Amino acid sequence: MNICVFCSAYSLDDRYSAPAAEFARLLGEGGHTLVWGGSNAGLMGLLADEVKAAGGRLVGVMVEMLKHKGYVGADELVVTRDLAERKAELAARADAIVVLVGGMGTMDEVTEVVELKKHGMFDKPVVVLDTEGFYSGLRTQLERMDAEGFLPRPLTELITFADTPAEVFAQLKA
Ligand SMILES: CC(C)=CCNc1ncnc2c1ncn2[C@@H]1O[C@H](COP(=O)(O)O)[C@@H](O)[C@H]1O
Repeated sequence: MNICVFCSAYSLDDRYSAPAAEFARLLGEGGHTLVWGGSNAGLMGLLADEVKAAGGRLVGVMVEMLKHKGYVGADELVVTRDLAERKAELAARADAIVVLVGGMGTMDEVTEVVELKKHGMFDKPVVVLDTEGFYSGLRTQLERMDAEGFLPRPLTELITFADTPAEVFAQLKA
């Protein structure tokens, strides 16, 4: 399975990095491919290191301007002209999207894929690994949208939440 991961480009403490590393190990040991931003920065780099160490494949999708900061050792590196093309390429190559803890870049990416799903233009699973309840605020907001008629499809068809890395794979049945 090609699993596209959105996550922080910052190095984070153990509360966040340990579950991310565990998720990466399960991905690699499961013989899956990590499709990600192709960077060695922060959690993105840690994820790639752990996937590779566990025997998984790495496909990085980078923008031209950040190419020089790319992860060394990816099995495949795709270079796009701009961020919009990059997001489209990440989605196109994914059999599923997994969202780990992250900031505005991660929010931008997950919002786009959920919006595409809303309009029926993307139909792959989107699973959020809700480490330490990091996404409880987002979840509350989305559930309110769902309950009060802001979504055309049930929320669970658009995005789901998992508490542990193992639960992410159980949801993906991967
Ligand atoms: C020094 C520098 C500009 C490094 C950043 N290098 C990056 N290379 C590739 N993808 C990135 C980078 N920064 C952010 N992203 C994208 O935005 C997300 C992380 O942004 P954030 O830390 O959540 O907000 C990632 O899922 C990734 O796809």
